Amino acid sequence: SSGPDSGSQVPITQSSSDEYVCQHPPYKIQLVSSSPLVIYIKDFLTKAERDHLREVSKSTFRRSAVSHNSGSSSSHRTSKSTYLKSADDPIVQCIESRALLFQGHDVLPSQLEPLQLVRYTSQKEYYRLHTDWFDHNDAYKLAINGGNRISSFFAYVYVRNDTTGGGTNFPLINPPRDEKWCDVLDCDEPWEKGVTFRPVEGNAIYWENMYPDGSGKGDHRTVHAGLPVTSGDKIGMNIWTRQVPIGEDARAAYPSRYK
Ligand SMILES: O=C(O)CCC(=O)C(=O)O
Ligand SMILES: [Fe+2]
Repeated sequence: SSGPDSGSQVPITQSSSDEYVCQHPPYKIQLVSSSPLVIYIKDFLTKAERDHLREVSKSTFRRSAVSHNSGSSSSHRTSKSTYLKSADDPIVQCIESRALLFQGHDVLPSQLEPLQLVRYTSQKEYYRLHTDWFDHNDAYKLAINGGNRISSFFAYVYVRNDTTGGGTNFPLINPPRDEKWCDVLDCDEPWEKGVTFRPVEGNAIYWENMYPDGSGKGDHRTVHAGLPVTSGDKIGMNIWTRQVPIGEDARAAYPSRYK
């Protein structure tokens, strides 16, 4: 039997204070559009997580590839990007699990692509109008890679405080009209331009890329652009979920920091 001063018990008060525990912040969600489904998420990434993502990614950014032209850069997307390695990184794993939990019970960890950070530091850096889902002409990507991208999160990881521009524009989504939205939307944009989210650190946009009818067709109304950063520095993060698990070969083909 062991009393209070026996050495055989592990005192619970002695766990080391620098041990990391994954805790999801109490983020808040607001519906932007029900069709297509677009949800705004406030405080999706904590300050500590954002600092960590910047720390592990610095000096790993490379000129971004575009999906329909994989491996090469183009004037369509002039930003720089990098993939995050999750294997030995409990903070990256914590963010991945948050993205999975957000989507309910039917999404497997193997459906997530490695998290991608994208960086814009000058007005020559932008990502023109595109959809995150692949066109069916892009049979190669669909076949090797776990199918299409059913959903997207775009989270703002870092927005230097002198940043102007750099919003995320969805021209085919009707903006909500209540001016309470003006803290996160650019309410100066004309209504015909759709919704422009201002880059606000820690917040995220979530949307579904496919029509919900099970046809597996990409929804064109999800077209969007990363607007030029007219001054400052912006780092965002893409979290993309595929239709089915990504095969090991396809996963191994993700560039740079994933390996
Ligand atoms: O930079 C943005 O605001 C959006 C970026 C984007 O849409 C993407 O990387 O797919
Ligand atoms: Fe995108």
